[in-house]
Amino acid sequence: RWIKNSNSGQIDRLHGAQLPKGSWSLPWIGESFTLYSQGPYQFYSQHIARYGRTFRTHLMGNPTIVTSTPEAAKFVLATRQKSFLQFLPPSIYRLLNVFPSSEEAMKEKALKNIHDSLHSELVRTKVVKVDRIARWVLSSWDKQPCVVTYQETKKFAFHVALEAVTGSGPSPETIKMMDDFSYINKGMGTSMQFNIPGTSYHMALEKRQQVLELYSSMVKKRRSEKSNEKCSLDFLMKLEDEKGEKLPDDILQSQLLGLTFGAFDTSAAFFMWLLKFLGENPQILQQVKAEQDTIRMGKISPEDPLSWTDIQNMPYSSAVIQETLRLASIVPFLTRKATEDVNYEGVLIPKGWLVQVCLQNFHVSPEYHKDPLKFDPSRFQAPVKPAGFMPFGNGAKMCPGRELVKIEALVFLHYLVTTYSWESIGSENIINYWPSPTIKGGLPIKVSKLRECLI
Ligand code: HEM
Repeated sequence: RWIKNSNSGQIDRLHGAQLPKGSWSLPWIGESFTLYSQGPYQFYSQHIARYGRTFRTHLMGNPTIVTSTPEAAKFVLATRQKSFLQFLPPSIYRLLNVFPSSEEAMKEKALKNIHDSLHSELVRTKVVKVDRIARWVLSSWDKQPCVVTYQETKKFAFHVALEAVTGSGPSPETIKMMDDFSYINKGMGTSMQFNIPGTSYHMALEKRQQVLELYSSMVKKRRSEKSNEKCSLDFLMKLEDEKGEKLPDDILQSQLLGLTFGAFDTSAAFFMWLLKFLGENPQILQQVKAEQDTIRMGKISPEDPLSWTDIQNMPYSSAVIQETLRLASIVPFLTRKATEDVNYEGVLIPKGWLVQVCLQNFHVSPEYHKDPLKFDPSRFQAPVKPAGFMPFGNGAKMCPGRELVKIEALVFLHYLVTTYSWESIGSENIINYWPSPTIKGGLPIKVSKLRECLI
């Protein structure tokens, strides 16, 4: 196949690059439904076994190259990131409505401000707030005959996200907002994304409107108050275009929605897996508890909150968190669209095609991790960090919330293991993959209280 080499401007065979092996399946639909119904791990593993680590298929109405090595991931997400644009299916784009396509320059600026607002220096100042939210959520657990873990981790993740994004603390309105958000997540996770009354997708679009109204009142409130603590909204409100115009309110609100969405379901799923893996590995749980008990016993008063210094003194718990991120692979794959023909080590990625980078498949591959399905935090204690570990992506779009989410996980873990012991009740082994991988039934547990003092 002769194609134009966009770099040299000459006609050549893009250095002999060729399309990889693969299958197209049905026209237009391609293999989207198979991916959806099987879940990414099974779908990609089967294809990799058949065609190798790079193959072609047809997903979301687009011809697609799928690749699943850390080297290819770095190439697509970082080294050649300018040749690949982030891709969201139109139905998801409509729900998040991240930015009108006419406002490309403003979009870049807004994204930069969002990254700045979650910078590690700033995020470290939020430990006390995260601490308060963790205690608030966990304090009701012993009063519940059955704690549905995923429901509770959603409450925690949502309220930390909202605090970081808008500076708003928990209230009856934020609980309602969280419920509305759950419908948006559900609409995002359905395979039938058509705006037909009665469908989850239609409901999600309706709830989106209600959520935007709540953001509108949060924006008004934030404008009227003078706070020394900075949240993402403050950074977005500062933004001006070249004519000195501020971001219009409707765009501002949808930015807040997109940001909260990115933070909410991913983190809630992650904390649920943390509990699952610890529950299944009592010896590892004991080591975490010993580390966290030492920190609690070092406090002058048993009610004292955690500090940034405490967070830095949790090396074993941090390794547990890394291992959870590896094994759970909360974001199993990332999708991009090629803006030009690209040759990646002899594989042709034609302009306009999608590229899907499967992070999960190298996270759990024996080629990159010894005994990959074993939950073993010690691999993150070794001086040489494991290769093939990118839970937050790579390159310029690497998750800006990664520092915050690690702090959240450590604070949550601290109060969990120092306050309760727990046993799983009737946990299922079926995984719901969309929008984030979680256990069907939400991992119900029964807790026993070890000590007072959550609030
Ligand atoms: C366990 C929890 C989380 C995981 C696994 C996760 C994972 C990711 C990944 C893989 C990306 C890269 C997307 C891409 O390259 O296309 C990303 C982007 C992003 N994440 Fe997270 N994330 C988590 C939590 C959070 C939190 C707590 C926040 C905010 C408070 C956040 C905000 C964002 C934003 C704004 C982006 C887009 C960055 C950009 O486009 O430049 N995430 N996340």
